[in-house]
Amino acid sequence: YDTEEHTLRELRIFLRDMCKKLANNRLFFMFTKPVDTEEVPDYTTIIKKPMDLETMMMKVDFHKYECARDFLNDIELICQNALEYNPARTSADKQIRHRACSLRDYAYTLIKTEMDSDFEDKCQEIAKKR
Ligand SMILES: COC(=O)N1C[C@@H]2C[C@@H]3O[C@]2(Cc2nccnc23)C1
Repeated sequence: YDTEEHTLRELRIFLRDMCKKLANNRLFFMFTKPVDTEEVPDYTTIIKKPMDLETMMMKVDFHKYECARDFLNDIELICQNALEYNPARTSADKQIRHRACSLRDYAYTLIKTEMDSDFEDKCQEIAKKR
C-alpha cells in the first residue's frame, strides 16, 4: 500500500493515453517512429537527441517519466528537432515545422485540460524527492 507508487501508476496510465491520442492523429504520423537513419543518413549528425512518440510510449512503460512536465519536455524535443532539421522554405519543410508546432500545442493543451493540476504537483513533489 504505497501511495507514491499508486500516484506514479496513475500518471503512467494517463501518459499512455496521451501517447495514443497523439500517435493516432494522422497529422502527426511523421513523429510516431524514429527518423530512419538508413533513409536519412545525416539525421544523427544534425540531431543529437532524436525523439519520437513510440520511444516515449516505451519510456512510460520503463517508468522514465515521474511527472507530466518530463513528458512534455520530450514532446518539446520532438518539436525542436523537427524545426532544426527541416529549416528550408520548401513546402515540405514548412509543413513538417507546422505539424511539429501543432503537436507541441496540442500536447500542452491536452495535458492542461485533462490533467488535475494538484495531481501534477503531487507527481513533481515525488520526483523532487527521488
Ligand atoms: C520528424 O521527421 C523528420 O524530421 N524528417 C526529416 C526527414 C527528411 C525527410 O522527411 C524525413 C524522413 C525522410 N525520409 C526519407 C527522405 N526524406 C525524408 C522526416
